Amino acid sequence: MLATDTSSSALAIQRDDTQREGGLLTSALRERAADQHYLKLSGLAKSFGSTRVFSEIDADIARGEFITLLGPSGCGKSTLLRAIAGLNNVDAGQIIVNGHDITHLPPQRRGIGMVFQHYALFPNMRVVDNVAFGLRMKKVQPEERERRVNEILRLVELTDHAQRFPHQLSGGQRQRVALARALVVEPQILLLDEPLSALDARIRRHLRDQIRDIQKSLGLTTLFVTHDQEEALLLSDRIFLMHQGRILQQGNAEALYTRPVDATAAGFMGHYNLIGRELAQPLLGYLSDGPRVALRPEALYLQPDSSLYGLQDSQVNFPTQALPSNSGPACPGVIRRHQLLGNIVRYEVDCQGLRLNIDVLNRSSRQLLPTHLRVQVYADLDEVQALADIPAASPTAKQAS
Ligand SMILES: Nc1ncnc2c1ncn2[C@@H]1O[C@H](COP(=O)(O)OP(=O)(O)OP(=O)(O)O)[C@@H](O)[C@H]1O
Repeated sequence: MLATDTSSSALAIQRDDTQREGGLLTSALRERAADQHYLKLSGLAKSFGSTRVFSEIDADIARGEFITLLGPSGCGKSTLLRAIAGLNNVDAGQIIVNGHDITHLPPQRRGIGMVFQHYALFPNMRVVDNVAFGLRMKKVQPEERERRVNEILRLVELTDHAQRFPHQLSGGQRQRVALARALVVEPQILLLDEPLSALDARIRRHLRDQIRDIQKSLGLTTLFVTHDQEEALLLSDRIFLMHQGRILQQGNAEALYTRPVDATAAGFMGHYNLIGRELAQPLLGYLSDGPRVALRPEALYLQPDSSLYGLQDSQVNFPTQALPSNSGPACPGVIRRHQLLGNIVRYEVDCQGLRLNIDVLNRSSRQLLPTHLRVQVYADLDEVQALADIPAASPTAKQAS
């Protein structure tokens, strides 16, 4: 009896433990699932009068994710960001943060920090007071306020400038004050509307890296607006490519760059060569399945046409690229011009009626191929993508895995 009692109580304890573990497990799983849908946008739409700015915006953003809204000027990026912040209302749809519907809350009750393209600092306040402003509004006690302001100024590396006025700061420093001001109130979500566009290239790169480091260290869910592809590719966990008020494609940098969903996405990302089916034949050696094919500039190869100059001018020593193992037939062409893009030289080549962009590593200025040079062009057949001609504004966003 005793033995039975002992074993049954042991069983009871065991079952209790299992239930507790099961409970912990389900709550952990539930938390993880909630983290995956931390910010949920569903069916958002907005018009100004008869101008539709965006519609059918659906997205799930995980806690701590860095999302970039990328797209051409006027596609609705800023208005969407402002709608999430509560600075614009929406005509339809819902904005859910961590399970709470914030669609109709006023901006100050959304727990969202925002940094704009123009710093919007108070000109008559020192840095320290600009940063402390939000905490004052929230009636945070002076000691706590001082501690948090100092901590955040250290994070944006502005401790030494705390007593300066905005006009005594550079553009990059002012933007860091704006960032500190948004961060000090510990927002649930950070929105950045082209915060780097007023800065010169060097400061821009530095602040870009700093923003990403801070965002990662705080695990802060962030939406960043830009129309700069390179910035989007470098910074983001995922990119939402917007076009005419819709999300045309969502995915990570690699997916957006190498697997555009249609000709519009390919035209915006990666400087693709978009070639009609018939015109592609001389380059590929076959007629493609889709009405168009897309080839990235680095998937095309250039070789000077040695039969034309080799024997006549022994001084000429043009470099040749190693061809890919699966290359198409040689297609004769003529170099029209080139652009120097840092490590890359982008040649524009006229190739039997096709205008092609071809990227070649910029090893040395001595290796530049001159304008009017006749060349042979090859395509890496493994990199050819057949594109369906989808209407420019497709009705739903396509997920690229
Ligand atoms: N308050 C407003 N009233 C009327 N139309 C507006 C208003 N705000 C924006 N728009 C229009 O909405 C469209 C989208 O503007 P939005 O600023 O969101 O685009 P964007 O993608 O951020 O562009 P950019 O990169 O140039 O800042 C534009 O056609 C713009 O003219």
